[in-house]
Order: sequence, then structure tokens, then C-alpha cells
Amino acid sequence: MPVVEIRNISKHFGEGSTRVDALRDVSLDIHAGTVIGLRGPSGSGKSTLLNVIGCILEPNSGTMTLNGELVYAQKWLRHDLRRLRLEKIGFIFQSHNLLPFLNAWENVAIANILAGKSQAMARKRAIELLAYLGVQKRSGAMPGQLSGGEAQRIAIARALANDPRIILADEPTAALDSQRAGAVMDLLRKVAEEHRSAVIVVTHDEKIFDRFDRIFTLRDGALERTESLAA
Ligand SMILES: Nc1ncnc2c1ncn2[C@@H]1O[C@H](COP(=O)(O)OP(=O)(O)OP(=O)(O)O)[C@@H](O)[C@H]1O
Repeated sequence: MPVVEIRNISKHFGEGSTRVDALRDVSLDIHAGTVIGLRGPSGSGKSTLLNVIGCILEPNSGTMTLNGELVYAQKWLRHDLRRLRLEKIGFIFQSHNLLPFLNAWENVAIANILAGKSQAMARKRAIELLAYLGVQKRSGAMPGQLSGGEAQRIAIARALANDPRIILADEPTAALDSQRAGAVMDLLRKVAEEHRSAVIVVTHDEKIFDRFDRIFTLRDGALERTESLAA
């Protein structure tokens, strides 16, 4: 069973002469344990698709099933989308978006505290994740003291805090050199395989194209072609 199942999803912004069709009839399946690339020219709908899968943006039509649960069919079928996001979905952004006034482990723990877990449990989980990602030595550092690669690992740890089945990453390697970009992709693969998550990465970054199991290409809001890169 796919972790993400999208059928005929469309999304437009505006009406009449200002209408933009950001997604047109997009259908795709994403399976557990896979790392998927999403590419396409600027304005082709990549962020819109990521935000729809992340239940941040409501589509106009189609259906979406996440982790076996039908969550959208012409309308949202759940009223607690925030909880769904907190429990099932991890977000990683290009600029890591760490909170500047919290140190590394606190930035990771906040995800669990928001989800209602105890401070002690949130701290324990944060420290475990920082060790898993190889940045435990930086757990007391403030974001301004971290290198780009360290900050991105901590942002990945935060995205993993609630054991999400779906990890959405918007240009996670854009600010990194090829060695660090490769290390981030290795981590995302490890997470996909060990946690049986589906990882979806929006990218223009050609140096990581060979790291995906599959690449979906969007053009003018429509899925153009898919490439299976798995050996
Ligand atoms: N909130 C909005 N209001 C109006 N139009 C929007 C909005 N968000 C996106 N669009 C339009 O929808 C289309 C798809 O945008 P989207 O951001 O998904 O593209 P993208 O492929 O992620 O682009 P980029 O690579 O530049 O980030 C674009 O034409 C964009 O201008």
C-alpha cells in the first residue's frame, strides 16, 4: 500500500483572467522506504504539490490518501489537520528554519512538545536523534554557531522527531556543497529505509539526481514523465 496516494489532484489560484492552474490532474503513488525527487522549471507547481501532500494547502479537486487514510476527497475529511501534520509529516526546508533562540536539542524537542509529549521525553528523543544523525556534540550549540551542514542535520532531526511516515523536503541541499549535499541525501535514504518512511524531495540540484529511486517532473502543473532510477 502506498504511503502517499494522489488521484487527479488539481489546484488553481485566482479566477478568470488571473487564474493560475498550479496543479492539473496530478496522480501519483509513493511507497514506504523510497526517496522520490520532484523537479521542474520555476513555477511548475513543485511547492504547491509539496504543500498539498503536507496538508498545508487545500486542493480544488481529486483525492489524497496518506498512510492508508483518505484525507481529501473534494474537501478535507479531517478537522484536525494540524494534528495529522504533527504526527505523520516531517518538513525540511532549504534554509533550515531553526528557531534562533533555542539551542540544537531544543529545536528538535519543540516538535514533540507541540505534539503534547512531556519535556523529559522530548529531550530524550531529541538527544537520540542528534546522535543518530551524528551531531550529538553540537546539541548545546545555538543555530548561529552551526555550519550549514550541521544546521541541516538538526533540521532533519526535528523533522524526524515524531517518527513521521512522510518526509517532505524543499531544496534541502541547495545551500550545501556537493559533499555535504551527498551526506544529507545519505541520511534521508537511511531514514527512508530504517523508518519505512516516504521521502519526497523538491530539487533543482543536478548533483543529487542520481540519489533518487524515482524522479517526477512537473511542467505547467502537470506530471510530465517519471523516471525510475532504481537499479
Ligand atoms: N498563493 C499563491 N497565489 C497565487 N498564485 C500562486 C500562489 N502560490 C503559487 N502560485 C502560482 O502557482 C504556480 C506554481 O507555483 P509553485 O510555487 O508551486 O511553483 P514551483 O515549481 O515550486 O516554483 P519554484 O521552483 O520557483 O519554487 C506559479 O505560477 C505560482 O506563481
